[in-house]
Amino acid sequence: MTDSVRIERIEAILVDVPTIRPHVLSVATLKAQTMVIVRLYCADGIIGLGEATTIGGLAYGEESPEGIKLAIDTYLAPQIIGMDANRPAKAMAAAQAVAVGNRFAKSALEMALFDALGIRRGLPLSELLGGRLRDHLPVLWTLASGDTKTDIAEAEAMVAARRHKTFKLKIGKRPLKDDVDHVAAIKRALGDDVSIRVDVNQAWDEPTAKRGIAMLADAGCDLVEQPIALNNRAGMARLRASATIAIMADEALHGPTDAYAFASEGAADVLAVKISQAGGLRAARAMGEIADAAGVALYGGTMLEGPVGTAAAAHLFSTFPSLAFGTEQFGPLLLTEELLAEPLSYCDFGMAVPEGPGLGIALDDATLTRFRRDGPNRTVRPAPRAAGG
Ligand SMILES: O=C(O)C[C@H]1C=CC(=O)O1
Ligand SMILES: [Mn+2]
Repeated sequence: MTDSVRIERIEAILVDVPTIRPHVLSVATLKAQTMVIVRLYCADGIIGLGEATTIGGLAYGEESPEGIKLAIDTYLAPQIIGMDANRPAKAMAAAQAVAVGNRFAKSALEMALFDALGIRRGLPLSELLGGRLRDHLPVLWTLASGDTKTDIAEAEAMVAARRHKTFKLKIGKRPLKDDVDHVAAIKRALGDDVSIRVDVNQAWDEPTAKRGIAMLADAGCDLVEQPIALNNRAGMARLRASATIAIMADEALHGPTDAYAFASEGAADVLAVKISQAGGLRAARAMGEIADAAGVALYGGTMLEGPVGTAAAAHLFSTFPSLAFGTEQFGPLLLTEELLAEPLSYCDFGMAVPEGPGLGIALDDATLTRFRRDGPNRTVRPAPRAAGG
Protein backbone atom coordinates (compact mmCIF):
# COMPACT_ATOMS: atom_id res chain seq x y z
CA MET A 1 0.00 0.00 0.00
CA THR A 2 1.51 3.35 -1.01
CA ASP A 3 1.35 6.39 1.22
CA SER A 4 -1.47 8.77 0.60
CA VAL A 5 -0.63 12.25 -0.77
CA ARG A 6 -3.18 14.95 -0.04
CA ILE A 7 -4.59 17.10 -2.85
CA GLU A 8 -3.99 20.54 -1.33
CA ARG A 9 -5.27 23.09 -3.82
CA ILE A 10 -6.58 23.42 -7.37
CA GLU A 11 -6.27 26.45 -9.64
CA ALA A 12 -8.27 26.88 -12.87
CA ILE A 13 -6.76 29.68 -14.96
CA LEU A 14 -8.34 31.26 -18.04
CA VAL A 15 -5.68 32.00 -20.63
CA ASP A 16 -6.44 33.96 -23.82
CA VAL A 17 -3.89 33.68 -26.63
CA PRO A 18 -4.28 35.11 -30.16
CA THR A 19 -4.22 32.76 -33.15
CA ILE A 20 -1.68 33.24 -35.97
CA ARG A 21 -4.59 33.94 -38.37
CA PRO A 22 -8.37 33.79 -38.16
CA HIS A 23 -9.54 30.15 -38.07
CA VAL A 24 -12.88 29.95 -39.90
CA LEU A 25 -15.30 27.12 -39.01
CA SER A 26 -18.97 26.82 -39.95
CA VAL A 27 -19.90 27.55 -36.31
CA ALA A 28 -17.38 30.25 -35.34
CA THR A 29 -14.30 32.20 -36.39
CA LEU A 30 -11.44 32.08 -33.91
CA LYS A 31 -9.06 35.01 -33.59
CA ALA A 32 -7.91 33.97 -30.14
CA GLN A 33 -8.14 30.75 -28.23
CA THR A 34 -9.17 30.51 -24.59
CA MET A 35 -7.69 27.66 -22.58
CA VAL A 36 -8.55 26.63 -19.04
CA ILE A 37 -5.25 25.53 -17.50
CA VAL A 38 -5.52 23.55 -14.27
CA ARG A 39 -2.79 23.33 -11.67
CA LEU A 40 -3.35 20.66 -9.04
CA TYR A 41 -1.09 21.10 -5.99
CA CYS A 42 -0.20 17.97 -4.04
CA ALA A 43 1.13 17.79 -0.48
CA ASP A 44 4.47 16.37 -1.68
CA GLY A 45 5.10 19.51 -3.76
CA ILE A 46 4.17 17.96 -7.11
CA ILE A 47 1.93 20.10 -9.33
CA GLY A 48 -0.15 18.31 -11.95
CA LEU A 49 -1.22 20.15 -15.13
CA GLY A 50 -4.50 19.78 -16.98
CA GLU A 51 -6.32 21.63 -19.74
CA ALA A 52 -9.85 22.03 -21.04
CA THR A 53 -10.40 24.14 -24.12
CA THR A 54 -13.49 24.81 -26.18
CA ILE A 55 -13.97 26.24 -29.66
CA GLY A 56 -15.69 29.61 -30.05
CA GLY A 57 -16.86 29.84 -26.44
CA LEU A 58 -20.24 28.08 -26.48
CA ALA A 59 -20.55 27.95 -30.29
CA TYR A 60 -19.27 24.38 -30.66
CA GLY A 61 -20.41 22.48 -27.57
CA GLU A 62 -22.23 22.88 -24.31
CA GLU A 63 -19.33 23.96 -22.08
CA SER A 64 -17.58 27.34 -22.19
CA PRO A 65 -14.16 28.20 -20.70
CA GLU A 66 -15.83 30.43 -18.12
CA GLY A 67 -18.31 27.67 -17.23
CA ILE A 68 -15.51 25.13 -16.93
CA LYS A 69 -13.68 27.37 -14.48
CA LEU A 70 -16.85 27.93 -12.50
CA ALA A 71 -17.62 24.20 -12.34
CA ILE A 72 -14.09 23.44 -11.14
CA ASP A 73 -13.82 26.28 -8.61
CA THR A 74 -17.33 25.97 -7.17
CA TYR A 75 -18.24 22.30 -7.37
CA LEU A 76 -15.48 19.90 -8.38
CA ALA A 77 -12.35 21.19 -6.62
CA PRO A 78 -14.01 21.44 -3.17
CA GLN A 79 -15.11 17.84 -3.62
CA ILE A 80 -11.66 16.41 -4.30
CA ILE A 81 -9.40 18.66 -2.23
CA GLY A 82 -8.21 16.61 0.74
CA MET A 83 -8.46 13.33 -1.19
CA ASP A 84 -5.52 11.10 -2.10
CA ALA A 85 -3.69 12.30 -5.23
CA ASN A 86 -2.49 8.72 -5.76
CA ARG A 87 -6.08 7.62 -6.45
CA PRO A 88 -7.25 9.48 -9.59
CA ALA A 89 -10.23 7.18 -10.18
CA LYS A 90 -11.51 7.65 -6.63
CA ALA A 91 -11.12 11.42 -6.85
CA MET A 92 -12.98 11.47 -10.16
CA ALA A 93 -15.76 9.31 -8.73
CA ALA A 94 -16.19 11.97 -6.03
CA ALA A 95 -16.36 14.66 -8.73
CA GLN A 96 -18.88 12.57 -10.65
CA ALA A 97 -21.08 12.40 -7.57
CA VAL A 98 -21.64 16.17 -7.59
CA ALA A 99 -21.79 16.88 -11.33
CA VAL A 100 -23.83 14.96 -13.89
CA GLY A 101 -22.26 16.53 -17.00
CA ASN A 102 -19.31 18.95 -17.28
CA ARG A 103 -17.10 16.51 -19.17
CA PHE A 104 -14.51 19.15 -20.05
CA ALA A 105 -14.14 20.38 -16.47
CA LYS A 106 -13.76 16.84 -15.16
CA SER A 107 -11.34 15.96 -17.93
CA ALA A 108 -8.99 18.82 -16.99
CA LEU A 109 -8.90 17.64 -13.38
CA GLU A 110 -8.36 14.00 -14.30
CA MET A 111 -5.51 15.04 -16.62
CA ALA A 112 -3.84 16.98 -13.80
CA LEU A 113 -4.22 14.01 -11.44
CA PHE A 114 -2.57 11.67 -13.94
CA ASP A 115 0.20 14.18 -14.69
CA ALA A 116 0.97 14.41 -10.97
CA LEU A 117 0.86 10.63 -10.57
CA GLY A 118 3.21 10.12 -13.51
CA ILE A 119 5.69 12.67 -12.13
CA ARG A 120 5.54 10.98 -8.71
CA ARG A 121 6.12 7.51 -10.18
CA GLY A 122 8.67 8.65 -12.78
CA LEU A 123 6.48 7.31 -15.61
CA PRO A 124 5.26 9.05 -18.77
CA LEU A 125 1.47 9.34 -18.96
CA SER A 126 1.49 6.97 -21.94
CA GLU A 127 2.84 4.20 -19.70
CA LEU A 128 0.20 4.89 -17.03
CA LEU A 129 -2.39 4.52 -19.79
CA GLY A 130 -1.23 1.07 -20.77
CA GLY A 131 2.00 1.73 -22.65
CA ARG A 132 3.08 3.66 -25.72
CA LEU A 133 3.44 1.88 -29.04
CA ARG A 134 4.98 4.80 -30.97
CA ASP A 135 7.08 7.87 -30.24
CA HIS A 136 5.97 9.94 -33.24
CA LEU A 137 2.42 10.73 -34.41
CA PRO A 138 1.31 11.93 -37.84
CA VAL A 139 -0.31 15.37 -37.53
CA LEU A 140 -2.46 17.09 -40.15
CA TRP A 141 -3.07 20.82 -40.51
CA THR A 142 -6.41 22.57 -40.92
CA LEU A 143 -6.66 25.05 -43.77
CA ALA A 144 -9.28 27.52 -42.56
CA SER A 145 -8.19 31.00 -43.57
CA GLY A 146 -11.47 31.47 -45.44
CA ASP A 147 -9.65 32.06 -48.76
CA THR A 148 -8.68 29.40 -51.32
CA LYS A 149 -5.44 31.02 -52.54
CA THR A 150 -4.24 31.70 -48.99
CA ASP A 151 -5.02 28.09 -48.07
CA ILE A 152 -3.03 26.75 -51.04
CA ALA A 153 -0.01 28.92 -50.22
CA GLU A 154 -0.23 27.88 -46.56
CA ALA A 155 -0.41 24.18 -47.48
CA GLU A 156 2.51 24.41 -49.95
CA ALA A 157 4.68 26.01 -47.26
CA MET A 158 3.72 23.25 -44.79
CA VAL A 159 4.62 20.48 -47.26
CA ALA A 160 7.92 22.16 -48.19
CA ALA A 161 8.84 22.46 -44.49
CA ARG A 162 7.88 18.75 -43.97
CA ARG A 163 5.47 19.87 -41.26
CA HIS A 164 2.20 18.48 -42.67
CA LYS A 165 1.11 16.56 -45.77
CA THR A 166 -2.51 15.90 -44.84
CA PHE A 167 -4.96 18.79 -44.73
CA LYS A 168 -8.43 19.25 -43.30
CA LEU A 169 -10.62 21.93 -44.85
CA LYS A 170 -13.40 23.58 -42.90
CA ILE A 171 -16.53 23.84 -45.01
CA GLY A 172 -20.31 24.18 -44.57
CA LYS A 173 -20.55 27.93 -44.24
CA ARG A 174 -20.95 28.71 -47.93
CA PRO A 175 -23.23 27.26 -50.63
CA LEU A 176 -22.37 23.65 -51.44
CA LYS A 177 -20.99 24.31 -54.92
CA ASP A 178 -18.65 27.04 -53.64
CA ASP A 179 -17.37 24.72 -50.94
CA VAL A 180 -16.78 21.86 -53.40
CA ASP A 181 -15.01 24.21 -55.84
CA HIS A 182 -12.76 25.33 -52.96
CA VAL A 183 -11.89 21.73 -52.06
CA ALA A 184 -11.33 20.75 -55.71
CA ALA A 185 -9.01 23.73 -56.30
CA ILE A 186 -6.90 22.86 -53.27
CA LYS A 187 -6.70 19.18 -54.20
CA ARG A 188 -5.69 20.08 -57.78
CA ALA A 189 -2.98 22.43 -56.56
CA LEU A 190 -1.50 20.02 -54.02
CA GLY A 191 -1.70 16.80 -56.04
CA ASP A 192 -1.85 13.12 -55.22
CA ASP A 193 0.83 13.08 -52.53
CA VAL A 194 -1.37 14.94 -50.07
CA SER A 195 -4.59 13.76 -48.46
CA ILE A 196 -7.47 16.23 -48.33
CA ARG A 197 -10.34 15.83 -45.87
CA VAL A 198 -13.22 18.13 -44.93
CA ASP A 199 -15.00 18.97 -41.69
CA VAL A 200 -18.55 20.27 -42.03
CA ASN A 201 -19.10 20.71 -38.27
CA GLN A 202 -22.79 19.62 -38.58
CA ALA A 203 -23.71 22.40 -41.04
CA TRP A 204 -25.61 20.27 -43.60
CA ASP A 205 -28.99 18.59 -43.62
CA GLU A 206 -29.01 14.99 -44.80
CA PRO A 207 -29.97 15.55 -48.48
CA THR A 208 -27.26 18.23 -48.84
CA ALA A 209 -24.79 15.87 -47.19
CA LYS A 210 -25.69 13.07 -49.58
CA ARG A 211 -25.07 15.27 -52.62
CA GLY A 212 -22.06 16.96 -51.04
CA ILE A 213 -20.28 13.73 -50.14
CA ALA A 214 -20.64 12.41 -53.71
CA MET A 215 -19.33 15.70 -55.17
CA LEU A 216 -16.42 15.75 -52.70
CA ALA A 217 -15.49 12.18 -53.59
CA ASP A 218 -15.28 13.24 -57.26
CA ALA A 219 -13.09 16.18 -56.23
CA GLY A 220 -10.53 13.82 -54.65
CA CYS A 221 -11.46 14.33 -51.01
CA ASP A 222 -10.69 11.32 -48.77
CA LEU A 223 -12.94 11.84 -45.75
CA VAL A 224 -15.94 13.85 -44.55
CA GLU A 225 -16.18 14.71 -40.87
CA GLN A 226 -19.47 15.26 -39.00
CA PRO A 227 -21.52 16.36 -42.05
CA ILE A 228 -24.86 16.48 -40.20
CA ALA A 229 -26.28 17.21 -36.75
CA LEU A 230 -24.67 15.39 -33.88
CA ASN A 231 -27.94 13.75 -32.78
CA ASN A 232 -28.73 12.24 -36.21
CA ARG A 233 -26.90 8.93 -35.89
CA ALA A 234 -29.33 7.11 -38.16
CA GLY A 235 -28.60 9.75 -40.83
CA MET A 236 -24.86 9.16 -40.40
CA ALA A 237 -25.44 5.42 -40.94
CA ARG A 238 -27.41 6.13 -44.14
CA LEU A 239 -24.71 8.50 -45.42
CA ARG A 240 -22.01 6.01 -44.62
CA ALA A 241 -23.87 3.26 -46.48
CA SER A 242 -24.05 5.31 -49.68
CA ALA A 243 -20.63 7.03 -49.49
CA THR A 244 -17.54 5.91 -51.40
CA ILE A 245 -15.24 7.88 -49.07
CA ALA A 246 -14.79 7.66 -45.30
CA ILE A 247 -17.34 9.25 -42.96
CA MET A 248 -16.09 10.35 -39.54
CA ALA A 249 -18.05 11.18 -36.38
CA ASP A 250 -16.75 13.98 -34.16
CA GLU A 251 -19.19 16.22 -32.22
CA ALA A 252 -21.56 13.25 -31.87
CA LEU A 253 -19.07 11.37 -29.68
CA HIS A 254 -19.41 12.23 -26.00
CA GLY A 255 -17.73 9.16 -24.60
CA PRO A 256 -17.73 5.37 -24.66
CA THR A 257 -21.52 4.99 -24.88
CA ASP A 258 -21.63 7.01 -28.11
CA ALA A 259 -18.60 5.15 -29.47
CA TYR A 260 -20.41 1.87 -28.81
CA ALA A 261 -23.60 3.10 -30.50
CA PHE A 262 -21.71 4.35 -33.57
CA ALA A 263 -19.69 1.15 -33.82
CA SER A 264 -22.61 -1.22 -33.33
CA GLU A 265 -24.93 0.67 -35.70
CA GLY A 266 -22.32 1.14 -38.43
CA ALA A 267 -22.84 4.89 -38.27
CA ALA A 268 -19.25 5.93 -39.08
CA ASP A 269 -16.11 4.54 -40.70
CA VAL A 270 -13.89 6.54 -38.35
CA LEU A 271 -14.27 7.86 -34.80
CA ALA A 272 -12.53 11.09 -33.75
CA VAL A 273 -11.35 10.67 -30.16
CA LYS A 274 -11.02 13.86 -28.11
CA ILE A 275 -10.07 13.62 -24.45
CA SER A 276 -12.26 16.39 -23.10
CA GLN A 277 -15.21 15.65 -25.38
CA ALA A 278 -15.04 12.07 -24.08
CA GLY A 279 -15.01 13.25 -20.46
CA GLY A 280 -11.39 12.42 -19.73
CA LEU A 281 -8.40 10.24 -20.47
CA ARG A 282 -9.89 6.98 -19.25
CA ALA A 283 -13.12 7.52 -21.19
CA ALA A 284 -11.18 8.45 -24.34
CA ARG A 285 -9.05 5.34 -23.98
CA ALA A 286 -12.23 3.24 -23.67
CA MET A 287 -13.50 4.79 -26.91
CA GLY A 288 -10.32 3.62 -28.61
CA GLU A 289 -10.79 0.11 -27.29
CA ILE A 290 -14.43 -0.03 -28.40
CA ALA A 291 -13.52 1.14 -31.91
CA ASP A 292 -10.70 -1.39 -32.08
CA ALA A 293 -12.93 -4.24 -30.95
CA ALA A 294 -15.52 -3.27 -33.58
CA GLY A 295 -13.03 -2.79 -36.39
CA VAL A 296 -13.83 0.92 -36.68
CA ALA A 297 -10.93 3.21 -37.61
CA LEU A 298 -9.53 5.81 -35.21
CA TYR A 299 -8.45 9.42 -35.49
CA GLY A 300 -6.80 11.53 -32.81
CA GLY A 301 -8.92 14.69 -32.61
CA THR A 302 -8.35 18.08 -30.98
CA MET A 303 -10.41 20.87 -29.50
CA LEU A 304 -7.59 23.15 -30.67
CA GLU A 305 -6.05 22.81 -27.24
CA GLY A 306 -2.84 24.50 -26.24
CA PRO A 307 0.24 22.45 -25.38
CA VAL A 308 -1.03 20.87 -22.15
CA GLY A 309 -4.07 19.19 -23.71
CA THR A 310 -2.08 18.44 -26.85
CA ALA A 311 0.66 16.66 -24.88
CA ALA A 312 -1.97 14.60 -23.04
CA ALA A 313 -3.57 13.63 -26.35
CA ALA A 314 -0.19 12.64 -27.78
CA HIS A 315 0.41 10.31 -24.82
CA LEU A 316 -3.02 8.71 -25.19
CA PHE A 317 -2.89 8.30 -28.97
CA SER A 318 0.59 6.79 -28.74
CA THR A 319 -1.03 3.84 -26.95
CA PHE A 320 -3.62 3.09 -29.69
CA PRO A 321 -2.63 -0.03 -31.63
CA SER A 322 -4.01 1.48 -34.81
CA LEU A 323 -4.52 5.14 -35.72
CA ALA A 324 -5.50 4.69 -39.34
CA PHE A 325 -6.39 8.32 -40.02
CA GLY A 326 -3.61 9.92 -37.96
CA THR A 327 -4.11 12.92 -35.69
CA GLU A 328 -4.65 16.67 -35.73
CA GLN A 329 -2.54 17.63 -32.70
CA PHE A 330 -1.53 21.01 -34.13
CA GLY A 331 -3.29 23.30 -31.63
CA PRO A 332 -0.12 24.90 -30.18
CA LEU A 333 1.02 25.79 -33.72
CA LEU A 334 -2.11 27.90 -34.22
CA LEU A 335 -1.19 30.14 -31.25
CA THR A 336 1.07 33.19 -31.45
CA GLU A 337 2.68 32.40 -28.09
CA GLU A 338 4.66 29.47 -26.71
CA LEU A 339 3.28 28.47 -23.33
CA LEU A 340 5.85 25.78 -22.54
CA ALA A 341 9.36 26.18 -21.20
CA GLU A 342 10.38 23.75 -23.96
CA PRO A 343 8.05 23.57 -26.97
CA LEU A 344 6.53 20.34 -28.23
CA SER A 345 8.57 19.01 -31.13
CA TYR A 346 6.97 19.00 -34.61
CA CYS A 347 8.97 17.37 -37.42
CA ASP A 348 8.65 14.84 -40.25
CA PHE A 349 4.95 15.59 -40.79
CA GLY A 350 4.08 14.93 -37.18
CA MET A 351 5.01 15.39 -33.56
CA ALA A 352 7.19 13.63 -31.02
CA VAL A 353 5.38 12.18 -28.01
CA PRO A 354 6.94 13.83 -24.93
CA GLU A 355 9.37 11.57 -23.05
CA GLY A 356 9.43 12.81 -19.47
CA PRO A 357 7.32 11.66 -16.52
CA GLY A 358 3.63 12.57 -16.46
CA LEU A 359 2.81 14.81 -19.42
CA GLY A 360 6.53 15.46 -19.82
CA ILE A 361 6.08 19.23 -20.11
CA ALA A 362 6.56 22.38 -18.02
CA LEU A 363 4.77 25.72 -18.41
CA ASP A 364 6.61 28.96 -19.13
CA ASP A 365 5.35 30.86 -16.10
CA ALA A 366 6.16 34.32 -17.47
CA THR A 367 4.09 33.73 -20.62
CA LEU A 368 1.25 32.25 -18.62
CA THR A 369 1.23 35.30 -16.36
CA ARG A 370 1.18 37.58 -19.39
CA PHE A 371 -1.81 35.92 -21.00
CA ARG A 372 -3.92 34.83 -18.05
CA ARG A 373 -7.21 36.69 -18.07
CA ASP A 374 -6.86 37.79 -14.46
CA GLY A 375 -3.17 38.69 -14.83
CA PRO A 376 -1.77 42.16 -14.18
CA ASN A 377 -0.44 42.69 -17.72
CA ARG A 378 -3.23 41.14 -19.70
CA THR A 379 -2.92 42.15 -23.35
CA VAL A 380 -5.52 39.99 -25.08
CA ARG A 381 -9.26 40.42 -24.79
CA PRO A 382 -11.42 37.29 -24.64
CA ALA A 383 -12.52 36.32 -28.16
CA PRO A 384 -15.83 37.90 -29.21
CA ARG A 385 -18.66 35.48 -28.77
CA ALA A 386 -21.08 36.61 -31.48
CA ALA A 387 -22.78 33.67 -33.22
CA GLY A 388 -21.01 32.64 -36.41
CA GLY A 389 -18.08 34.94 -35.58
O1 LIG B 1 -12.57 19.13 -35.59
C1 LIG B 1 -13.17 20.06 -35.10
O2 LIG B 1 -14.37 20.03 -35.20
C2 LIG B 1 -12.52 21.19 -34.38
C3 LIG B 1 -11.11 21.50 -34.61
C4 LIG B 1 -10.15 20.47 -34.88
C5 LIG B 1 -9.33 20.91 -35.84
C6 LIG B 1 -9.78 22.14 -36.28
O3 LIG B 1 -9.29 22.86 -37.14
O4 LIG B 1 -10.90 22.46 -35.62
MN1 LIG C 1 -14.42 18.09 -36.30
